[in-house]
Amino acid sequence: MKAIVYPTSHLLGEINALSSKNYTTRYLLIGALAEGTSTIYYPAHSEDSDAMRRCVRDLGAIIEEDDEKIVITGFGKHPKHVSELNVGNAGAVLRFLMSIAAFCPDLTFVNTYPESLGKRPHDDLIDTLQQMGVEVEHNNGRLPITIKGGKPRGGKLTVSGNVSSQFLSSLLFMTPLLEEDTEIEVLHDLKSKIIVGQTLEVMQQAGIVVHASDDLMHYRIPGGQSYQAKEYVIQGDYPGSAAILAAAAVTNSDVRVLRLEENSKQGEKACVDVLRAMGVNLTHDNGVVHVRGNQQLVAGEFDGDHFTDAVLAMVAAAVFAKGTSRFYNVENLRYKECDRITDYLNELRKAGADVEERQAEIIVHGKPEGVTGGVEINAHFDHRVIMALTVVGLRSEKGLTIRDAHHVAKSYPQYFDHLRSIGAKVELVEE
Ligand SMILES: O=C(O)C1=C[C@@H](OP(=O)(O)O)[C@@H](O)[C@H](O)C1
Ligand SMILES: C=C(OP(=O)(O)O)C(=O)O
Repeated sequence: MKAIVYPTSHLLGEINALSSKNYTTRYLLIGALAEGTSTIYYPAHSEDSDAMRRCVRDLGAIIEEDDEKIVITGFGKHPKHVSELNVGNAGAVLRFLMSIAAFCPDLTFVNTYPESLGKRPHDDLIDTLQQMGVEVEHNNGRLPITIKGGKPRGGKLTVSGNVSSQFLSSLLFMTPLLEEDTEIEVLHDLKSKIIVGQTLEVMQQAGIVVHASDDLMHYRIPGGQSYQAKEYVIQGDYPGSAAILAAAAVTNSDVRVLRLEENSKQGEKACVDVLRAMGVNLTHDNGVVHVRGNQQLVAGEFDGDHFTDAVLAMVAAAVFAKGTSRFYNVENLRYKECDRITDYLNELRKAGADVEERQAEIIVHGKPEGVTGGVEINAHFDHRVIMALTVVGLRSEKGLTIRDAHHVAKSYPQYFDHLRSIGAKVELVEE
């Protein structure tokens, strides 16, 4: 499917934020790791959350669902011994389940997205699983990956946090189920550190004890624990909503996004502060972000690691800001669905933006007058590239055509419908 985005000067209306992808994958996982029956209200419905649902079902969880909830009966520490799992293009789902696969004798994660997830590295987690006595066959740290587990050992472990926090989260979810205690030391740096807070939050809700150091670099996890079955409610999703808020910020708008909790642990809630720092007229009260955009943005400097999944949307807003913006500490964007620095900036340049890259930085020389557009954009299999380029297209002179825009469904299948409901001119055409 391609999305033809036409210049749109005004946006007006109200959107109910989609449900959080990262909480949905977490609650499905801990529901599966519990022995009783848990209920998850308002789960996300997207390719990634569907991937987690499909995989935990394959591993033996029993799932029933209706329009508002998923009821899941878990398999505890005894997943079914399946030989193959397909996680689609979902990085977090793959990484979280690689540790759970250590309880299975011979499980292969297949490679269905060779151009996207198939290129992403998992060496750091493979290394730790090997420290636990688990045999792992892999393609140079990439898919397909076969895990020959059985009886993984705890004890003293190290994991690198340089590339992704998902490796650490994966080990945190699994190690309480081991017989012995585990100590984890995070080596190097810990990227996307904030999201580890979401991992610890949901584990605590399920009654799991983890002793974490204040800097989140050291952990002691008592063994022999069980996840309790509970009821969970999924909050609105900041990473997806960041693109809607960016669209409102670069147009003349009066847009309200509901269900965005002020006290959320999602790092991407910082997008509200980023837009405010860029001079956008907005308020955030009672879970509602209200943007009154007037196309007057100013540049700023931001540590993008605090809001990793919202960086692309914030860069799209900065394309129209007065002055030069800098998003630093973002090297790990290179290891996501595509290289979100080189690939994304290439597409922005085609659209007419003036951007520069460093190894760990995105620099944007803003163009308050707008960009020319009138070109075709390659989505690079990346939902966040699609969402961000849509924002740029709305403020372009000639619009943009985004090829393979159906990949937006990885996290936000209703994105274009939501944008159109507030007045964005977007046409969807089967390719
Ligand atoms: O733990 C998670 O659910 C996620 C962690 C982040 O990845 P990194 O830790 O690789 O930055 C984020 O980008 C991803 O969308 C989801
Ligand atoms: C990077 C993302 O997801 P994942 O790593 O789970 O594929 C994302 O949602 O932007």
